[in-house]
Amino acid sequence: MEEVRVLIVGAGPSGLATSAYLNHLSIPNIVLEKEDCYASLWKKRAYDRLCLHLAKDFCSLPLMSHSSSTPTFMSRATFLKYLDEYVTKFNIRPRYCRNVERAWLEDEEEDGEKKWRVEARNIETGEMEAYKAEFLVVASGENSVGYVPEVTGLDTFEGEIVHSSNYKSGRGFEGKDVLVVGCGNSGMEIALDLSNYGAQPSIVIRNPLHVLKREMVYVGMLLMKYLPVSVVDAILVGLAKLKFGDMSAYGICRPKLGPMQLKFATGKTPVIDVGTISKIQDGQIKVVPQISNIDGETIEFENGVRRKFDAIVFATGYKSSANNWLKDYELVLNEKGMPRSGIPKHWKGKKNVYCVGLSRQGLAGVSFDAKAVAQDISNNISNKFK
Ligand SMILES: Cc1cc2nc3c(=O)[nH]c(=O)nc-3n(C[C@H](O)[C@H](O)[C@H](O)COP(=O)(O)OP(=O)(O)OC[C@H]3O[C@@H](n4cnc5c(N)ncnc54)[C@H](O)[C@@H]3O)c2cc1C
Ligand SMILES: NC(=O)C1=CN([C@@H]2O[C@H](COP(=O)(O)OP(=O)(O)OC[C@H]3O[C@@H](n4cnc5c(N)ncnc54)[C@H](OP(=O)(O)O)[C@@H]3O)[C@@H](O)[C@H]2O)C=CC1
Ligand SMILES: O=C(O)C(=O)Cc1c[nH]c2ccccc12
Repeated sequence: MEEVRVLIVGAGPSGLATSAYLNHLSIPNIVLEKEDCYASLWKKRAYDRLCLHLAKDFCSLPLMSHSSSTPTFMSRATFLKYLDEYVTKFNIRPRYCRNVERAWLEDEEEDGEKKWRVEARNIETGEMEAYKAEFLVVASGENSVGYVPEVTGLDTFEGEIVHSSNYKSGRGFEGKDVLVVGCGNSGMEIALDLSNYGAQPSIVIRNPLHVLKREMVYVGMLLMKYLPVSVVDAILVGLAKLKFGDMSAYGICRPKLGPMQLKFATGKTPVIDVGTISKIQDGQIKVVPQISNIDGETIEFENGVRRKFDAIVFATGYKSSANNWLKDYELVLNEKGMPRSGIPKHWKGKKNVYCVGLSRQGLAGVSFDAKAVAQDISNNISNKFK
């Protein structure tokens, strides 16, 4: 059994940022990561052509901004280089290949204080390791496991089925009819990538969505410092109408709530167009309604149309998996493994458990949470000695 002040589960940007801030405050902490590297989502589970959609001002972790020579919109490789420098600068040493399988609040200690017990499987040795901590930080990610919806007849589908987290590029899909299910940022960019590689993609769009350009979002983020969000949204929708026009003929309608208000209220990110819309408008990418059922290689849609496909890419989003290992999850999370409390106090649970990076606000949200959590832990420790 190893004792530590703070135990952090996950070495993605959230775990790294929390550890960095705790190190800065000289608070001992251990980071446990199930993969053999940090930022595994960015290194192993993202498609090749991924670039950050937000400007660098909104993509830094606490205590270290991007250098002035970094371009406004970074590639994944540049972001990973930043993380390399971050880990070195703050001397963060995650323990890799440690899959946290169980964490719970231990019964009363002799001094009357409960502590967190954490059990992690060392994937290399197969042994279970035990830890005891005063504070527990959930940093296992809101994009932890790929979500695939239930579809009637999916088990009969004869072609390839892949979730967006396992999609790298359109190589191998040349000349194929591919159905992309889901029109978030992953689905829209994967449809474009497939088309660029010579596949014939179709994309399922079942609900209204906002489409913006990354420059519009950048301007919107800056304007939000000075203007109410409803005004910023009106400007963004105006710009989007100028740029893309009315897209209802292609099955794309705008939601009633503006893009920024929707993001804050529900976490639903506007689609940041990287070239998909013009391919939809010129027919290289087809929009289709929701699937009603699958029978062998034939997929039937809710408008009654039936078509054959060679492959399906599910870009249907992700789920948090924290509830699988965090037994006392209700102290901080709901049944879906997401924060119980709304923004801005979502990061603080009861009994010294916290969460970082589960507010669906991207890297800016990660940074906010990590700082808040580390400072709260620091206050908690110093109050004890008052
Ligand atoms: C394709 C894609 C692109 C994105 N692009 C952007 C972007 O450009 N800008 C932006 O702001 N946001 C983006 N996001 C959102 C992204 O989730 C966050 O930016 C960021 O990665 C969140 O960091 P995190 O540390 O909270 O989660 P993650 O990066 O998911 O890291 C969590 C870590 O915890 C580990 N872990 C999970 N369970 C356990 C366990 N039981 N035991 C031990 N370790 C565990 C995982 O292996 C993982 O390494 C993107 C998301 C996706 C899916
Ligand atoms: N470069 C970047 O910065 C990128 C950032 N990201 C971010 O990563 C996060 C995850 O994105 P993403 O992977 O796109 O996931 P999202 O959760 O954002 O999108 C999931 C999509 O799947 C659709 N969907 C879900 N269930 C079904 C179903 N049963 N049938 C049909 N459609 C369905 C949703 O539609 P509906 O709205 O109708 O539910 C939605 O369009 C987001 O925050 C995103 O912005 C992702 C890629 C690139
Ligand atoms: O890329 C994402 O999914 C993000 O969550 C980043 C993000 C945070 N706030 C936003 C507002 C508009 C567009 C993207 C984001």
